[in-house]
Amino acid sequence: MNQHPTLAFIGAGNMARAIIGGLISNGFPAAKIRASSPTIDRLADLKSQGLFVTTDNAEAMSSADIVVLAVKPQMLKAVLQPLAAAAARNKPLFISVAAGITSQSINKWLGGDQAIVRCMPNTPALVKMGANGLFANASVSEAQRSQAVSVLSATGLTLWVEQEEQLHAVTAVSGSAPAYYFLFMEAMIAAAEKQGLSKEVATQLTLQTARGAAEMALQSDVDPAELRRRVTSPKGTTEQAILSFQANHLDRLVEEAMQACAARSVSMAKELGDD
Ligand SMILES: NC(=O)C1=CN([C@@H]2O[C@H](COP(=O)(O)OP(=O)(O)OC[C@H]3O[C@@H](n4cnc5c(N)ncnc54)[C@H](OP(=O)(O)O)[C@@H]3O)[C@@H](O)[C@H]2O)C=CC1
Ligand SMILES: O=C(O)[C@@H]1CCC=N1
Repeated sequence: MNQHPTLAFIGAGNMARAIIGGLISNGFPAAKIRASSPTIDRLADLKSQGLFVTTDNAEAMSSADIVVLAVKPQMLKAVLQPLAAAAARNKPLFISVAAGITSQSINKWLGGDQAIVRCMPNTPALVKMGANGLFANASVSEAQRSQAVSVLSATGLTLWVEQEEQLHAVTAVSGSAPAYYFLFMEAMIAAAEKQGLSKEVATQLTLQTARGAAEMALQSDVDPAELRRRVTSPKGTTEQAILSFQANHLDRLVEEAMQACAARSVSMAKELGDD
């Protein structure tokens, strides 16, 4: 990025902080980032990193090039409606990371005719290992699409989807998915402790193995199934673990979990949206 746009984060919680952290560690100037949320004390650490912070959402977004909407989906309508006049004046690019809520609802709450990119990010953005799925509404220009990619790719992989509905699946496979891996790590650490390892050794080996498997799969020219077969010696140890997972229908468990996740994204859009 040669010329950095001015970014305003409306909402400065877990997801906003992960994106902000990724951007700053990638060289994005803190002075070009603003953040707003209702409690000034909770913004002190961002201020000490050089961000402009405020409790006034309209002040945060005034003359910003990009406004990142990072409040809970339940809050979005109440947060956006008072910003409609400023949106009509400034015409920034809005990037919403809110799960479920459609660009149509967001556009309506902002008074209409707004350029909106919906992004489903995930918290590994903090360590520049995020995975972002993006969808742009019809008002987003080519230059704004490039601007969105340029900002978000500083936090990790950034891919467009053709249809907005596909963001439900993106939420299931990447937005929510760090939690699945953390849950799996928790279970592995607990099981290794039961087998006699200390918590520290169990944790270090679990995390390094997760990192190694992901890095190897990323660098490999064969798919994860083949990499699994290469670990699994006939009549060896791995085979017993894999047979146990299969007997307990791991694939069905994963499919059901991801369906439940995507279904919640659909139902949140209906409950909280204005389509
Ligand atoms: N967490 C994740 O892994 C992911 C989250 N998302 C999406 O990101 C969004 C934020 O989630 P997350 O960061 O987890 O939630 P958090 O609760 O951590 O953050 C929400 C932020 O919004 C602030 N806020 C509350 N009310 C207002 C208001 N009226 N005006 C401005 N800011 C306000 C909160 O301030 P305060 O704390 O002071 O109340 C807080 O800083 C959600 O829409 C979620 O769907 C998307 C992908 C992944
Ligand atoms: O759990 C949630 O609703 C948010 C959206 C994706 C990840 N966290």
